[in-house]
Amino acid sequence: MSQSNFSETKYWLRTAHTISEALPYMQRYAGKRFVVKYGGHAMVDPELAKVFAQDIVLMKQIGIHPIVVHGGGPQIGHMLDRLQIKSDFIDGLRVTDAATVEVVEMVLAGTINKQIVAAINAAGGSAIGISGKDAGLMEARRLFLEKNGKQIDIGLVGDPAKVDPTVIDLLQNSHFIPVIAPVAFGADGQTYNVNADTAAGAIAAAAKATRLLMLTDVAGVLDKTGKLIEDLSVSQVRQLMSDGTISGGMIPKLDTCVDAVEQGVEASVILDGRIPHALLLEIFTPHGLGTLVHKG
Ligand SMILES: Nc1ncnc2c1ncn2[C@@H]1O[C@H](COP(=O)(O)OP(=O)(O)O)[C@@H](O)[C@H]1O
Ligand SMILES: CC(=O)N[C@@H](CCC(=O)OP(=O)(O)O)C(=O)O
Repeated sequence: MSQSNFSETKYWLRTAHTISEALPYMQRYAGKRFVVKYGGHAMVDPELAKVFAQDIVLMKQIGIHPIVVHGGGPQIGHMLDRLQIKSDFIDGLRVTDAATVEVVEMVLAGTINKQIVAAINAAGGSAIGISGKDAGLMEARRLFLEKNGKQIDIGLVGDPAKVDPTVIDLLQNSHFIPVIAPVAFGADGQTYNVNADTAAGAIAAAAKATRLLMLTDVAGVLDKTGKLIEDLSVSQVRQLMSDGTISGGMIPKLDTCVDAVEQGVEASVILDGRIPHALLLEIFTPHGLGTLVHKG
């Protein structure tokens, strides 16, 4: 065998070994539902977006049922700027008036949702884009923030009150991949803007998902020295919140992870969406990636 043939064979043997290492995970997760919160870099970088779509199609191909719930905060921000509509955030939530919610729905359920659907379909999958309004998937109630004993009104921001997963069951039984925009309806007839992490958590719980995977722009939850924490129980999350290790945008993210595991999701994972194939590495390799939150 020539030297180049020998190195080529070694390369393919390594690849075969990697594929065979994935077998126990494929067996464990076949038939299970995984909710994937898609956002951050993974969504705005075209190459990462393509790889993400391929990973989703691969999951479906081997028998996992992915349910994609996407964000789009920065894209909403750009459109609001173009339309010269001012936008503020309180505690990570966008203050949403009637004009803003129109733009939120247009960008999330229109542009972004269809881009993701197109990417998954281009990778050989069959994705269907819906929002929380479709088939009564997500009913929201108006969310009021509490600050210093006072209620703060942030407009048409919704908290999921009821999730009816019937449409998810139907799509799954027809081999479609649901791609969900976090816009919901209210019993009062209003359209509500729901934070995408919160929507993903509520959908994961109602759809009895095995995993909630949240793609973000950091390696995972970091300790006070900046080192990645690979594993957290609910009580450890509470401890890190009270000692200030976890702050800012990581608070609602971890609240969502904790709520999901307390409502029956086996584990939630915060994953680095900047890494190509972050989903495959997390699901199918022994070392995993990011921070796994479990009940403890
Ligand atoms: N302990 C921590 N570990 C990692 N990130 C943290 C931590 N505490 C606060 N953060 C902040 O949380 C941010 C992630 O939340 P966010 O920006 O809302 O994510 P996304 O836009 O993906 O929803 C990080 O960029 C970081 O600034
Ligand atoms: C109420 C609220 O803040 N809604 C978010 C919905 C989109 C979102 O959550 O997108 P990311 O995951 O990219 O942040 C917003 O208007 O930006």
